[in-house]
Amino acid sequence: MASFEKLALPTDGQKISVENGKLQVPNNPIIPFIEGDGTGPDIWAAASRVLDAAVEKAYKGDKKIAWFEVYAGEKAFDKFGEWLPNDTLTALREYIVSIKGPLTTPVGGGIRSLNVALRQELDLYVCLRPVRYFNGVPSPVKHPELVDMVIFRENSEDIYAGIEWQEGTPEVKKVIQFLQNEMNVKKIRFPETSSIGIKPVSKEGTERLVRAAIEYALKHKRKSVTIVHKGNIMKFTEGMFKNWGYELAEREYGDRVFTWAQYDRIKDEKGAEAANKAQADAEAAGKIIVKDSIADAFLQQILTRPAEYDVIATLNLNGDYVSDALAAQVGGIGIAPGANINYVTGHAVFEATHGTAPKYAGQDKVNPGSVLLSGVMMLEHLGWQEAADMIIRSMEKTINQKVVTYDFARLMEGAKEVKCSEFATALINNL
Ligand SMILES: NC(=O)C1=CN([C@@H]2O[C@H](COP(=O)(O)OP(=O)(O)OC[C@H]3O[C@@H](n4cnc5c(N)ncnc54)[C@H](OP(=O)(O)O)[C@@H]3O)[C@@H](O)[C@H]2O)C=CC1
Ligand SMILES: O=C(O)CCC(=O)C(=O)O
Ligand SMILES: [Mg+2]
Repeated sequence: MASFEKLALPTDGQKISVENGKLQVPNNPIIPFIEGDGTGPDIWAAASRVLDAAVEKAYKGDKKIAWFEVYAGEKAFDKFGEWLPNDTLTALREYIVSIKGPLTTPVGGGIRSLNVALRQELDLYVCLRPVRYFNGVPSPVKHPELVDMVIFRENSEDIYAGIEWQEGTPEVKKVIQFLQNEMNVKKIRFPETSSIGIKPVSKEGTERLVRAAIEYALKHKRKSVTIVHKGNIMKFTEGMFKNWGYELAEREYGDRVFTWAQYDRIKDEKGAEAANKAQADAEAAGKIIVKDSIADAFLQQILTRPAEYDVIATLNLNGDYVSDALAAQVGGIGIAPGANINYVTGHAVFEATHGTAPKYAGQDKVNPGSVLLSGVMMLEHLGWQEAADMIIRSMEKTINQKVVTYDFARLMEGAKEVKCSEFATALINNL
């Protein structure tokens, strides 16, 4: 059992463990939380009240979360002079399942992302972001109800690895000289004033992400997995992500899937009609169709033909863009949940899709829906489905009563705009 120098462990909870690959959840699990920066304290205070009330109501006191505050970001720096204390990482490792608010990352200099650091430290290789529509939520598109996608964003590689050198430094000069002299690179347009970034994408990293997406699709009886990439331009990183994804699908999932790589082979051998028939037969047999889409085309097709997409497997940067874009289609990132997961170790850090929304910090104003729905994903992960369902139903009911925070109120006719904390109270009353 780890000991913590600076953290106060709750006195009444028990540890979640993993046995034979399965999560063992006591009735009063200790769950670490990071409140977050900016609007983090507002949304966390609201969301945790709703989570506690739903658990209490669903299990009549038999189950209860023992919250364990751990620190990262500005609160950690103010308290301990460190942005991401070791105690925090130890707690997240030891207690397996945790939840966090958003943390600030400065642009262009200063500390690197603590959010990304947490994912890397715990090797949380999947960023899982389901995007669905809640009836009554205002949306900028005509048919938001056609959006029902689950994004599997690769969370450990790509340019998020943070391997980059700044213009003008001796390091970047060395890298550029190496590229020019040893690798015969002639295409750096302005070598004297370039910064350089490196984008690692591996076979292992791709395979574990695509495997998780296909497993999810099979378990939840989804129709397709779309590999989203920019492989026409980045041939050996994003292009290989696509190729490795198809190979993994065919090798490990055999006749439970039908891939567009198979489609192309049948087409080359027997023509388009035979390939179309093979795909139609696979669909009729309930096989998962594994297909791919180039990222720019994908971003327009999620607007024009969202019903054609289901589970999405993509790289880190594409996944970041796609998750905010899709969230906007169903009403904004105020209600877009997420989780960072390692399916092998069982570690999971639940986390809203949005950031710290600093201009609203401390105003008790923003929508707590995103971190709350991340908490709902956490309850489902714990197997506490009844409490999770209760919150979803309450969310639907409250939105239908048009009791909403500013982000929805500004787009809704006849809405009653409430504060972040008041929205939580309305949700609790509707449980
Ligand atoms: N995982 C994490 O912790 C993340 C952290 N960040 C960090 O957050 C900081 C701010 O990033 P920024 O680019 O401004 O993006 P944000 O997601 O913080 O905010 C952008 C806009 O999204 C809307 N929004 C965000 N949260 C909510 C909410 N809870 N309810 C309603 N609307 C919301 C607001 O829109 P409007 O102005 O229209 O009201 C807001 O101005 C940066 O330091 C960034 O690095 C960013 C993303 C993820
Ligand atoms: O870490 C950050 O500051 C931003 C991360 C982000 O945008 C995301 O994970 O969606
Ligand atoms: Mg983002």
